[in-house]
Formats: sequence, C-alpha cells, structure tokens
Amino acid sequence: MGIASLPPGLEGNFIEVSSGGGSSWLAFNTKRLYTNAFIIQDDKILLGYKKRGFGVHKYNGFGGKVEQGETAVQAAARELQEEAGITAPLEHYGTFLFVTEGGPDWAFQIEIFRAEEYSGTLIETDEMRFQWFATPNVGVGIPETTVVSAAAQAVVELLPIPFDSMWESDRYWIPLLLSKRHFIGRTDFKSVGETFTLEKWWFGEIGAREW
Ligand SMILES: Nc1[nH]c(=O)nc2c1ncn2[C@H]1C[C@H](O)[C@@H](COP(=O)(O)OP(=O)(O)OP(=O)(O)O)O1
Repeated sequence: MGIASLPPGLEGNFIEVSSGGGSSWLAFNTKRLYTNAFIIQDDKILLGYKKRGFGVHKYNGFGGKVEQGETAVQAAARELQEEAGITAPLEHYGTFLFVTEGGPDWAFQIEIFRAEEYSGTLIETDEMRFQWFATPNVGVGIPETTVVSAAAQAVVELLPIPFDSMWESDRYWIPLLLSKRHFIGRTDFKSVGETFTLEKWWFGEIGAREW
C-alpha cells in the first residue's frame, strides 16, 4: 500500500486500494477519452444493459466517446441523454485506463461521473436497457416492525449490483464511487474474440492532502 509504483500512464498522489494480476503492464501509444455516468440515489444505482457493440450483454453506466470539441462532462451529459433519455448534474469522481491485448494499441481513458438527481423520463434505447439495482447497504438496519414506505419497499426488492455481468474490474472501483471517494486506476484485459479476461489491475484513491 502507498503512493509508490503507480501503473504507467497514471500520475498523482494516490493511495492504493486494490491491485492484482500478472507482473507486467501492456504497452500503449496514446489515450482516447471516454465517459461513463451513474445515477446513485436512495440506496440504488442506475445501470444499463448494453444491447449492442463493444461490451454487449454487460451492465454498465451510460457513456461513450468524447467527440472533438467536447469536454468530458459535456460528452457524459450527451451520452446520458442519448442512451437513457435523462439529464443530470454530473460530478467527476474517477479516471481509469482500460488497455487490451489483442485490441487497439491505444488506451481508453474513461472519465467516471455520478449524480444523485436526474430530470426527465428514463427511456430504453437501441443501445441500452436501463435498470435500477440495490446498492450494498440496502435493507440493512430496517427492523422488521418498521413500516416501510412504498418507495423504500420497492428499493428493498431490487436485485444487487450484477458484478458478474459487468466488466470484471468494476467490482474494485464501484464501491469507491458509491462512497464518493475520488479514484484513479488502470485495468489491462486480454481479448480473445468477444471474450475479455482481466489480466492486471490497480485502483487507488486520492491522497487526503490533495483535498
Ligand atoms: N465500466 C467499465 N469498466 C471497464 O473496465 N471498462 C469499460 C467500462 N466502460 C467502458 N469500458 C471500456 C470498454 C469499452 O468497450 C470501452 C468503450 O466504452 P463504451 O462501450 O461505453 O463506448 P462505446 O463504444 O459505446 O462508445 P460510443 O459508441 O461513443 O457510445 O471502454
């Protein structure tokens, strides 16, 4: 643990939270910016089931490529509108690099945003089918005799976050996002056809002195 030996491509004063996998990082040439946005509300998180494209059949936040002339937060807002039909006051909480062996020779740099509120009506799109999931503390501490409101009852009945149907390394950083900890990281995957296997990862949170 500590701030030493950040993976190549990352810099700053970060404290390791989780790491693992093989001994060497993959090489990459440049980085391309992507976004991923999550609505986290009342002990539940909004995910989308990806119906087509890269990452098909996985649950994820809403996001995609940052287009020329856009900032990351503008791109995140546009993707949230396009893929889920809503707008939200997005706040930046993390950045990680996604590198693949057998994929492009550049790294995806994914900027992670979250919001607690949103406006508009959620819609299913050609690309994503939205679904709420319970965050880990749901239901904890509700005594059996307590009268649970209809809204809380609906939350209690949500399924837990489906980490087994998400990108394999999301289980290491989603908890940081849920607890509002700013983080960076890197994940290296091996791809064989449509199957991606996590080879190496590192996630850290920002050192207290930077805040
Ligand atoms: N939650 C996540 N965890 C992860 O480890 N890698 C992710 C990730 N979300 C995205 N990635 C990586 C893999 C993914 O194929 C790549 C591009 O992200 P997306 O699939 O969101 O972008 P798209 O290819 O849909 O872009 P657009 O066509 O602009 O929507 O970034």
